[in-house]
Amino acid sequence: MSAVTASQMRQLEDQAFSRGIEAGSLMDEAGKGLARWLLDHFPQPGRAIAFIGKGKNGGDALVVLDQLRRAGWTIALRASHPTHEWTTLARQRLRRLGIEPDQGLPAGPGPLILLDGLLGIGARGALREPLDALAEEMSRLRNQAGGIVVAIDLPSGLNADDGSSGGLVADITLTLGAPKIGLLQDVAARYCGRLGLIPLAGLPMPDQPGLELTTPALLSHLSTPRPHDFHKGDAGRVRILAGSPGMSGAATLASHGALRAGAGLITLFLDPENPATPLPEVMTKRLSKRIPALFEDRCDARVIGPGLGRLTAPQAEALLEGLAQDTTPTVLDADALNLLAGSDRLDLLRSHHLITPHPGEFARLAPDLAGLLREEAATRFVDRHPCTLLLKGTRTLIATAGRNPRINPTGHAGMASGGQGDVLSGVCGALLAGGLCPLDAGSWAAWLCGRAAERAITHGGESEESCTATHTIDHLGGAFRDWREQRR
Ligand SMILES: NC(=O)C1=CN([C@@H]2O[C@H](COP(=O)(O)OP(=O)(O)OC[C@H]3O[C@@H](n4cnc5c(N)ncnc54)[C@H](O)[C@@H]3O)[C@@H](O)[C@H]2O)[C@@H](O)CC1
Ligand SMILES: [K+]
Repeated sequence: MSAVTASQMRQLEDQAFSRGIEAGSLMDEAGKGLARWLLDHFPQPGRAIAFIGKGKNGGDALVVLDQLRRAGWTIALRASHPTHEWTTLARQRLRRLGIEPDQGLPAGPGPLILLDGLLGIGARGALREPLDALAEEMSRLRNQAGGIVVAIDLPSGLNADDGSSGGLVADITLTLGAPKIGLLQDVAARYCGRLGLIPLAGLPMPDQPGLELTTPALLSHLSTPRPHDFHKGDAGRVRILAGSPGMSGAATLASHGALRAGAGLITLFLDPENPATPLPEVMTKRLSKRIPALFEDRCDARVIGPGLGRLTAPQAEALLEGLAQDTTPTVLDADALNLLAGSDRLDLLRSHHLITPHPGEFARLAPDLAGLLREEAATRFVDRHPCTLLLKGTRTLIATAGRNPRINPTGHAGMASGGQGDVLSGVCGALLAGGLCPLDAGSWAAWLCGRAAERAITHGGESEESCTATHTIDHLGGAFRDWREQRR
């Protein structure tokens, strides 16, 4: 499923209504799905204030409040308009809830959620009175009282089609039925925060070309239970060339990422001077001057590049030669990409390569594309080079020629720290070794690492500031479980 405009969404809703689906039952389905997402995301009950306008977006928020209260949360309500101006559906949900709008701040422990139900796809233009006063209150509580703004469908004031906004900044945006195109635009990232998709069974979406969101509901085929007689050969053998004396941790993090993402056997090739101390489960080989050793034995996937530093000229030549001959699925990261760019050998890129540049490395690979919007840059790159590109950034993009590009919704600003990319490369390697194609391996690895980093905060007591790449590794298990249980 790919993203839709506001008017496409309206058409899909109208089609559902003409099939006999009722708007009220869609609203209840939406509200329950939103609440389930929040209860999964925030394991401890807390406080929730809904800020509602007079449309159906506000009605959704009232259903969420009802569900959260049943789960032990303390709730409160702010409304922009007197109830006689609301839609009938919202008035009915208020009667069910049995509370009145007030000004108080709900007391008690746990997270403070600020539910943005001011405007959804019915928005026209920038936020106007009296809604903008409530948006300001949300921003104040976010900045001064640690409130977490959760936008329903889209952040109020954001244009659903082009992503422009002068409105509210949300920490989480939970979009209903299908992602709205505006939410996926580069310019919208800082207004939307973490994206989540709440599927609506009453509103099935057609497949169409365009940007897709990676979610467990859309890509459930990526994870199937292991057969009981599974053995380590089935799990896949990964060979990693990473790290250097000044960046020994990159080798450790990449190999631990691969290990904790399910690889059966991992061999880490290390520079003899590298003091890295990988886990005992990881086999190590000293590389000496002989890069070809990396390519000698058969394996199911290779990871080349994290923290590799500058190779000697003979080593660089041997590595390029090995890449030219090899057909094993391979993750190329960091200094392996710098080597390709510096030696002008992008012609070596093939369909079994998953390349994982950050924006700086991408600019070295394709200086002429670096200034473009991310989706366009990624799409043009894979049209030129027959590989899969995982372009890191606030919203990691995964693209390969002939397929819809995918955007990753998980993760947070606390992942902007050294080592997270090394872990990602190892996770990609393990998933490639497990038999996934580069597009699926890259999409799932980005989702899992982002989700693990989120769990480090919501389940592990970390903050955006304290979260490290090691925390990401520690929480990979919970991220796999979340995917299998189709949460988020
Ligand atoms: N249509 C459906 O069947 C479903 C709709 N759902 C929800 O309903 C939302 C759409 O509901 P509505 O169509 O009622 O529209 P909204 O709830 O987005 O709001 C429309 C109201 O806001 C006012 N308004 C518009 N632009 C404004 C601005 N810039 N400043 C101040 N006020 C403004 C309008 O006068 C109108 O009264 C979706 O985003 C979604 O949250 C969900 O319940 C799922 C099902
Ligand atoms: K909203």
